Amino acid sequence: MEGVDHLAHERNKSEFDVDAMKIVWAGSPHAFVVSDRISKLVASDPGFRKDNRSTLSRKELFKNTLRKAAYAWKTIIDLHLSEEEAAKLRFYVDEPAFTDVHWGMFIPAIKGQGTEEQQQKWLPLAYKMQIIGCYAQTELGHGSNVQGLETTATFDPQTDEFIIHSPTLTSSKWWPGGLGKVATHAIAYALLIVGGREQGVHGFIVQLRSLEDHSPLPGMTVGDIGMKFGNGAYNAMDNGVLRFDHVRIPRNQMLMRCAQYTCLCMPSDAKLILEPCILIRVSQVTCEGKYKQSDVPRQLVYGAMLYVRQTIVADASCALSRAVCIATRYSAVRRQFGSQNGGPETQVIDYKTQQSRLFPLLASAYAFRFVGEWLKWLYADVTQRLQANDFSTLPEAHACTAGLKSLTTTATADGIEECRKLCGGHGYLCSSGLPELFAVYVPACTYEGENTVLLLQVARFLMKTVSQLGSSKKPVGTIAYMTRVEHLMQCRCGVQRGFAELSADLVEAAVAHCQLLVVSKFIEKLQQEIPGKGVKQQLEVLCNIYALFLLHKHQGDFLSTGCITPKHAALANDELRSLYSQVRPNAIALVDAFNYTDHYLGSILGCYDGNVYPKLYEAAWKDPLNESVVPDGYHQYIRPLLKQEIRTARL
Ligand SMILES: CCCCCCCCC/C=C/C(=O)SCCNC(=O)CCNC(=O)[C@H](O)C(C)(C)COP(=O)(O)OP(=O)(O)OC[C@H]1O[C@@H](n2cnc3c(N)ncnc32)[C@H](O)[C@@H]1OP(=O)(O)O
Ligand SMILES: Cc1cc2nc3c(=O)[nH]c(=O)nc-3n(C[C@H](O)[C@H](O)[C@H](O)COP(=O)(O)OP(=O)(O)OC[C@H]3O[C@@H](n4cnc5c(N)ncnc54)[C@H](O)[C@@H]3O)c2cc1C
Repeated sequence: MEGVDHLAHERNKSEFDVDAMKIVWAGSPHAFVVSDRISKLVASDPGFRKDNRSTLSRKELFKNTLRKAAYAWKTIIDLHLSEEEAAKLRFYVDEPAFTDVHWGMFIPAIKGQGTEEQQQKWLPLAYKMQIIGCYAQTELGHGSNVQGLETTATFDPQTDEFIIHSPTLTSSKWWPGGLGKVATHAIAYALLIVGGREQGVHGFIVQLRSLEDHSPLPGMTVGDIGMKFGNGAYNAMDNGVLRFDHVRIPRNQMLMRCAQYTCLCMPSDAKLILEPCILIRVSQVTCEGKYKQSDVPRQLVYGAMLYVRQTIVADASCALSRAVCIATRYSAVRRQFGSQNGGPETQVIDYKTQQSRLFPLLASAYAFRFVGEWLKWLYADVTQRLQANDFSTLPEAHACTAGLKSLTTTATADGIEECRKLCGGHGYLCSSGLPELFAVYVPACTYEGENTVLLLQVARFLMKTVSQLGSSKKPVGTIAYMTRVEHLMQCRCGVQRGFAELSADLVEAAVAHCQLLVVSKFIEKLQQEIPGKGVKQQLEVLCNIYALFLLHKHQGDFLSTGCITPKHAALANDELRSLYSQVRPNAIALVDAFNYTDHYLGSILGCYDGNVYPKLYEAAWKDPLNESVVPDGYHQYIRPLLKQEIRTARL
């Protein structure tokens, strides 16, 4: 019945203060208040409904996304929402759209790569959405290999311009979100050519479409790349294709934070002011087209990817927690087998197999939340150091963002699929919310750095650390533990053999390094003051589940390296079962702590009141296929079949 909480009996079992846990999950009392208010605002506004998405054609889905983006922007303006509130509103609207890339990549790239002048010129336009940006790096022929990008940006000293060109089919920009139909501007990454010499890949601000009538500017061939995986909402995103035909842009539209191109013969206003605080020595291009590499690590050009990767880790905890919330609530509602003397059947959440599949994912959602909080701090710290020309922690920041992005997105994509399976047949219904969540989420394993490619970066960082062990340079920070692998230096066999030959093993070592990071940051979180009755105890249980589940899953490695004995492995397994029993009475409260509205969850199986079956049944009749009792096509195809008239039917 409506209004009845079918999960009340579960909520009454809770042994901790759920409201206090909601604040832990949100990050602070302030963050909780903002999230709670904005999520309810979105949920209560029919303009943000999303339950009809699966019935829309791609063009309807896309146009509806434009409507929602415009409606969200109007809401932000009308309600005078802060930047924090606006970001929360876009999050709870939960619609993959060009705004993700505009706010999530285009603006951060200008903030991270643009000079003071360039920021002053472009950011106000972007913040007011008077321009809409995309991040055009990937090409048809290259995505992972950024240095292999073929788009060219040739400096013309006669006109003080760059000529942006797509010299080959494979140099076509391909995939950038928002590019296909919406973006007016792009940050296009291209191979800089000065005086006939290639100077590496740099970012350039390029206007794509008229701000008057939205038509592509001369020299631009631009469109959408077509339907993507599943019928999911990611098809609302216009990932695009773009070819440049000798497009000219002013020299001051090259993102210059990492380099300065000063034409000594040019008037002083042609001189692009460097971010003075960031430079040791600037790169210069004279009128004769001479370029000198700056002291600033060229990888600062990749800064936007560092930023987005750390946001993707936080996003993984959100996506996984959504799936776990759905699967946990449904596992408490669903009963199957086990009826004693005509009594109720057993809740599937009481089966040890269900617990052993579900509770490690619940623990992972919390683990990723906390490592994401730490990674946000690490990114802010490295950004501050860069301002002071301190590049010392940049390699570690790159390894951590790359590795944790890879680890958490792989675990989350696999976890969402596992949650679908944990819900049995009903998990395969769109109304469960899980198929779409999976379809929208899985590209996270590929975009912003293909996960294996990123793990290879971590492996390279680890091997470089090992190679320095014999030197005076002691490992610090997240690799301090590696002093304990000094023996690798003695045998040297592990270091000398080819990186490529051992890359599959090194990727596993990179995963292990990142898992250690997640566990250690969870433990550090528990060392903080955590208010609320029973809250810290619950988090300790989840931390132990996360760590012991990994030990159990990889016990072969631990046993073969002598890190643990078979007895340790058995004890870990026994302890896991005991920990699952401790979570069981608190499971519903632990997912209630995510504080997701039914609107945001978008799932009948995960609805707060657990009133699943009446809602499933009601939803079925809303499907367009049920608009007529006798389906379209009966008379043309089915009736001839049934009446054995098929030979004469006009098919
Ligand atoms: C939720 C919100 C969603 C927000 C919205 C998100 C929606 C999704 C939008 C998706 C957007 C995209 O996909 S945008 C496109 C994303 N594309 C990518 O991520 C491309 C991935 N590829 C790369 O990053 C690079 O090609 C990489 C694999 C690192 C190789 O680069 P290079 O060849 O230039 O460098 P290498 O030779 O490997 O390494 C040279 C040295 O540079 C260092 N290095 C490499 N990258 C570095 C970096 N980023 N920062 C610092 N240092 C770096 C290495 O550690 C080496 O150090 P030493 O060892 O000391 O020499
Ligand atoms: C939904 C979605 C949105 C996107 N949005 C954007 C965007 O807004 N802007 C943008 O610029 N790009 C975007 N991209 C593109 C994305 O960044 C690239 O697809 C991604 O970086 C992977 O590159 P790739 O496609 O070249 O993969 P590849 O590198 O071709 O990967 C193919 C296989 O090769 C393997 N491989 C590659 N190199 C190595 C190596 N050195 N050693 C071992 N194995 C290797 C990989 O592990 C993988 O298994 C988006 C992609 C998707 C799917």
